[in-house]
Amino acid sequence: MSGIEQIRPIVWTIAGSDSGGGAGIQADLLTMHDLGVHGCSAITANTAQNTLGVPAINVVADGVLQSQLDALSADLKPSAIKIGLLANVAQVRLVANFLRELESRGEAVPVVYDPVAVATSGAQLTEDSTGAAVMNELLPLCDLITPNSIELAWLAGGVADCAESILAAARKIRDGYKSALLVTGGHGEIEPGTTADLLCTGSGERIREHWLIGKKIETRDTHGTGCTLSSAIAALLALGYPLKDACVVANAYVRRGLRLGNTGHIGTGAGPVGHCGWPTELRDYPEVLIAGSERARSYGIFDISAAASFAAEFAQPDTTRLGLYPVVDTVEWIEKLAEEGVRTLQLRIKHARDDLREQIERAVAIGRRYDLRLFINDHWQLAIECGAYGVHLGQEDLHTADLKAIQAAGLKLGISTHGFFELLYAWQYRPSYLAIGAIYATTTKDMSGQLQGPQKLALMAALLPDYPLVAIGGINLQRAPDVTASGVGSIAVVTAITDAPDYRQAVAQLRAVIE
Ligand SMILES: Cc1ncc(COP(=O)(O)OP(=O)(O)O)c(N)n1
Ligand SMILES: Cc1nc(C(=O)O)sc1CCOP(=O)(O)O
Ligand SMILES: [Mg+2]
Repeated sequence: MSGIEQIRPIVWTIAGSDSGGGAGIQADLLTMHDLGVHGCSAITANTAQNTLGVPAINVVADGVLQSQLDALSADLKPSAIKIGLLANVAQVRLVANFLRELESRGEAVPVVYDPVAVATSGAQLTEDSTGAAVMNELLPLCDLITPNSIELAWLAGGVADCAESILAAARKIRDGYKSALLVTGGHGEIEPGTTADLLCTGSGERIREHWLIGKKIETRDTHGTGCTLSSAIAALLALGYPLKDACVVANAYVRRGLRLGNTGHIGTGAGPVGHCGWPTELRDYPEVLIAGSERARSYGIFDISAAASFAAEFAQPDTTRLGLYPVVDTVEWIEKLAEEGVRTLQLRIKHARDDLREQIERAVAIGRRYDLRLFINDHWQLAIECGAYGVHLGQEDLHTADLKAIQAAGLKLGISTHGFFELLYAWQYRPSYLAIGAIYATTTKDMSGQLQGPQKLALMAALLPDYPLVAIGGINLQRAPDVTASGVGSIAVVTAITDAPDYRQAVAQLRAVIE
């Protein structure tokens, strides 16, 4: 399975050329091609470079840079822009002006800026004075910046050499600018044998900080990792991936390139990172650190109240293929569907009445009678008290529910996810199943902005081939074959059953496709 789409969106890279073919424009175009977008380039400097170092940075004249941007904008409208090396203040201003013009014409697109100040080889690539211009003129126009810890310190001032100082420097930048940050950690180890990138979104009270952790990959061939990461993110944004999803998939793309690149024969120094196609294996994806986990202590985000209710490794269901999984809002539906032979069911009561406990008790009793895998949505305390088979929780619920209590009571736990980031986040809890949605538009609930489609579903399902996975959202009999082809062992539906003219027939037909 590849991540390549049918139509190739256009992505620009405004960056330096690396004569050695390992970083800069060359790495960007390889990455963009690999991920299924068409890359265009505007060159800021012709660096004389090989795997050993950077003997010269031949900055192009302002007019040369401007003419490339003008030619592109006349014909090749971008869906996203990646900015890399800007060699001096004039270039920063020129690019900032250009982005402002795009904005004023209503043509703004996501902008990812990799502040290339220092090459992996240690070479200084940009004039010192550009830092202030970047902060004042460019950052306000960027959606994401991807500094390494050295570049972070260069932008924020001070040092950024441990978890706490990286967090502090990132917060300083976040407080002043709308741009999100992905601080890459390939240069240092907070925990021995690991690398950790810090992803910061939101600001002030609503700042969200996530460490993305991976096992360190022992290789000398790391040249171009920063360029590859930022251009992969731009490519994924152009393909419609939300920012956090783009960041974790791009992280995996780079890690796959480091693992499989095998470029040691290229040059005598640090060879280029590989460009090895869509990351299909979970081992290349980062672990998303949970603030309630013990490990979070080393990374400066440990939250004692989250730790009080955090738990991982929930009881597994008797099968990884949960089959047809109707989600219904009354006990009567539970009974009718159990009579039709459905084994996995969810009671999802959104408008609780005074008799909520009684309803859950009745549903649990029916569950016992028919040997159902009956999940209770949201109401985890009552589910525990009534001895339900399991609980289904959304991502937000993970911060409020007492997961320790759910686990101690032996209940199964299903967790909702919407995209790659949430899938990796929920995976840290090792729940009984992971639900992926919304696959298609649905009238049951507002899922706009969170639609996955069957192709992305298949890419996510491929990461966890032997795990209980459930697809949900807008699935009906016509769509069910495309959904099952993704490899998930279960399909959850509401209206395909509750609004069907003949629910018995709907159950039989859906089961025939799914089970
Ligand atoms: C199987 C399954 N998947 C996803 C959901 C959605 O759960 P959640 O995100 O908690 O949203 P609400 O259902 O509470 O609106 C689900 N219920 N079941
Ligand atoms: C309850 C729910 N959760 C979703 C998610 O993506 O988390 S989609 C959804 C609605 C599913 O209803 P229908 O089968 O009628 O489309
Ligand atoms: Mg819920």
